[in-house]
Amino acid sequence: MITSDVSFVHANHLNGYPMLRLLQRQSRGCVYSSVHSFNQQEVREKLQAFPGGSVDLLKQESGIAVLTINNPSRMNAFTGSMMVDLEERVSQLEGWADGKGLIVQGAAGTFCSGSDLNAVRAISNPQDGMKMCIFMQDALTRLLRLPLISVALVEGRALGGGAELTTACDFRLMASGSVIQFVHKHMGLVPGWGGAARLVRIVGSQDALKLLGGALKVDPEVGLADWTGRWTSGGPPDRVIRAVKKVVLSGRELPLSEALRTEKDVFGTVWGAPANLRALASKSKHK
Ligand SMILES: CCC(=O)SCCNC(=O)CCNC(=O)[C@H](O)C(C)(C)COP(=O)(O)OP(=O)(O)OC[C@H]1O[C@@H](n2cnc3c(N)ncnc32)[C@H](O)[C@@H]1OP(=O)(O)O
Repeated sequence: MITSDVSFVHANHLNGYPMLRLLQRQSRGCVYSSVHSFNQQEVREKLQAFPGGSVDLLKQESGIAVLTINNPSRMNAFTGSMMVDLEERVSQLEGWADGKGLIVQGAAGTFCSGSDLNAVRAISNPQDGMKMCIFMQDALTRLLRLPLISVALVEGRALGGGAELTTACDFRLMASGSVIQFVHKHMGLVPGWGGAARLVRIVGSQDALKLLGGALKVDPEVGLADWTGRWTSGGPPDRVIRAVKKVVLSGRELPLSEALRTEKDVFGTVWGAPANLRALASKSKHK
């Protein structure tokens, strides 16, 4: 049995609107580029000192890409080089004009057991920890802002940073027997990859407090994981899918007045466009 939740948009022809330009600026490039003393290239080099595993990207002709966290001998824990891989794969997806969906999964039947504890031990000083944290926040924020509907396909365990990774997707689909657990408390930590901020937005502050404060296993029946919609069925045009993501993103991240303007601008790009005209001509019923 699989339970889940999901959401998505974008279009090249959306350029020219101030709010859209803001969202586009937000969705590309380093989120923390203006933070004093954060040098992404320097952090990348430091992270590469902890090699092993990979993050693999398969872009399919269907417009659905599959991102695989691949380090089975450590339950798909994130080594330093995998963090760098992740950021590079996100960059590739940002530049993928034909995409509409993304599946994030782990290799070999489990999702991800968080940071590689060997690397964590080696960089346990606050300065390096902070740099790693900023690097991963940036990569995961950009993952969430991709103009694609993304789904974390959770089999096995999603622990610590692995649980945080699931919150950087629009939906979480949990296979029977799978576990999402923010085990940070047990490690004397709080989430640092943006997982707490995203969790609050997904399940609300009370449930987020329960999940983080109690390191509870996520109940697939409650909030974080819910049933996937029919977003892949019916072959919606890429442009429409990407437009849906755009209005959801602006609704979530912009003040209401700006979100309303963005919604109007995006609406203007799909109204009377080929998919809209085809639908009008087909006289379809929405039963
Ligand atoms: C951002 C903050 C964070 O993410 S902090 C990290 C949070 N994650 C953890 O603490 C996970 C720690 N690992 C575990 O609890 C267990 O290994 C889990 C994942 C439950 C699997 O248990 P079990 O099925 O018994 O397998 P096992 O323990 O023998 O593990 C297999 C091999 O994988 C390794 N492994 C697992 N997780 C990590 C990790 N996060 N970092 C580095 N290595 C990890 C284990 O050490 C084990 O390796 P080995 O076979 O002993 O060489």
